[in-house]
Amino acid sequence: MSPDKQSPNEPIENLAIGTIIEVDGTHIVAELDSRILELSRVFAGDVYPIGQFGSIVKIFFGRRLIYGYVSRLRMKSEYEREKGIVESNPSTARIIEADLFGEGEWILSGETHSKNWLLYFERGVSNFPLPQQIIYLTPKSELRFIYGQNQGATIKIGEHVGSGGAPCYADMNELLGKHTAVLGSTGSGKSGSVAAILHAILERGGEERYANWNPCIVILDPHNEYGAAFPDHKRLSTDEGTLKLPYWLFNLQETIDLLIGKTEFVATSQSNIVKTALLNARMAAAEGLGLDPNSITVDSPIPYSIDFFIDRIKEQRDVINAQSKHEPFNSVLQKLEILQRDSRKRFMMESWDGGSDPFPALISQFLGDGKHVKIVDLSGLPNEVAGVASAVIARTLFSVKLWQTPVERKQMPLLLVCEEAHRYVPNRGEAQYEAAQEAIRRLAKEGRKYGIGLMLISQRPSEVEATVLSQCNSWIVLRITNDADREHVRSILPDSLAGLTRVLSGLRRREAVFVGQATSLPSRILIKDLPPEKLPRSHDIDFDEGWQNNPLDGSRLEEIGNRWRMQKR
Ligand SMILES: Nc1ncnc2c1ncn2[C@@H]1O[C@H](COP(=O)(O)OP(=O)(O)OP(=O)(O)O)[C@@H](O)[C@H]1O
Repeated sequence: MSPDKQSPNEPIENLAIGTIIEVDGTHIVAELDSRILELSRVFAGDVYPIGQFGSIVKIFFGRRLIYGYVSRLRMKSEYEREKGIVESNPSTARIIEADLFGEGEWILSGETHSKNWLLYFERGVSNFPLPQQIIYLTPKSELRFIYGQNQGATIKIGEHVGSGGAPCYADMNELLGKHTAVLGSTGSGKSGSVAAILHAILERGGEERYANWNPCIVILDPHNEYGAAFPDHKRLSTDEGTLKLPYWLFNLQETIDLLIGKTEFVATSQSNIVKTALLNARMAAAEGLGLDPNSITVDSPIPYSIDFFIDRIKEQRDVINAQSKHEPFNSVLQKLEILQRDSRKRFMMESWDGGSDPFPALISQFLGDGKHVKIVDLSGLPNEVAGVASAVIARTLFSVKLWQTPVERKQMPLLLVCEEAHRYVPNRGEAQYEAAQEAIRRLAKEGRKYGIGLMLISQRPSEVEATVLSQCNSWIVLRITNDADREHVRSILPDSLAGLTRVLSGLRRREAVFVGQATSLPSRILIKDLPPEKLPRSHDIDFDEGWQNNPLDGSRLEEIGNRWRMQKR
């Protein structure tokens, strides 16, 4: 803004929309100007909706400006009834309510010939307006100072609703380093929002000053949808044999989850059997690989052969004379045999051949190869192993970070995107997800120290473990129609922001409430509109289009049956 233009400290008549009638702490109530017929105003070529929840209004207080979020627009008669006041005329009067959140002051700064008006904005309110003062819409030129600008490590993820298109920037270090939750009912635009964030991160590499830009992002994708959005990704899938998660990578708890489960009453004695055999197998294999067996624990990722492990179990069994006490050993052996025969689990049960050490290649599949986005397609995994597989992945990534030096950690921060988080970290204990729960819980609690950030996505926030959700420091909450989920979101947000959840059921697709440390202000935003080629694959099947095709013939149905039978896509 140049100094020869009107001083921004002067009120602009065209932006006045109402008069304050009540001030209650930071909450103000104003009567909307009765001449306003259309609930929008055009100013300097931009359209500003009047009374949109989350939009920003201002009040002049001498040279200071006081800003508030619109929290409600309703009929004055309703407000008067609520207050027990006799209704005044005319009955068409409307009330606009707002919560004050910050103050600002325009300062002319710079050298004599190039002076510019700059708005110095601060959060918090120390001056309070009075009844009879006028409230004004806030123009876009001012909002950019309030919402923050594209400075430092920020990425543009959309625009602020009701702001004439003011861009919404997110602080990348806060968003990724201190965990973020993306929540919303099905179809509200969660995966589209995640894709918009990830594209914004990747596109940074196109900027001149980021010529060497190497983001490291791993997506756990239970529905195989993200591949379509990121053509240059590395796909890790069991169907294609590109995901390697061998049994020997599992720690004791994960091995027990796989072999025993939680329901069997003999679980404790079986756990001890597995523990002893596992430690022996790992120590012997370590010796073969030239590693010091005395430094090995039962959890160390040392490859061992299944036959050798089986022999260690038999060894323990055979020193016991009483046949009646062989049952827990036989039970573990039977489970192993079943696992080896199950074609859906074959990808994790391929025995180590005792040759070279496969461990470096396993780490490298997630972190090496130069691809910025690694997508782990979990869609082909049976439910009972999806949990343990994601646990192993999360723990492997965390362990690598844990064992990096501080310099290495700074050199390669990592983002783990966890879709359908309610499956991996459910609020209630589910045996098959216990290991995943433990791994993601640890990542949520300690990940930031080691340079590993979490992005948790869920359509059922009330079913995600509350302690994990509350470890997130930023939340992007899209439309939520379910009462229990909305209530849950309200309970995890700071008290001062709980009011924002009131709008959640009415948000449009892509519209979200963005709160937390990654945003300069809690705001209502519209996530960037992505072209189809940048969107995750939609699962919306078009019935109208589909039923215009010829039906699948018998041989195609037979083929489908075969795929099912052979467990091969
Ligand atoms: N940022 C976006 N840009 C353009 N279109 C979008 C965007 N986000 C969502 N959409 C549209 O909305 C549809 C549903 O969005 P999306 O699949 O992201 O919802 P979701 O909340 O992840 O649903 P679900 O929980 O069922 O996976 C998408 O198929 C796409 O057409």
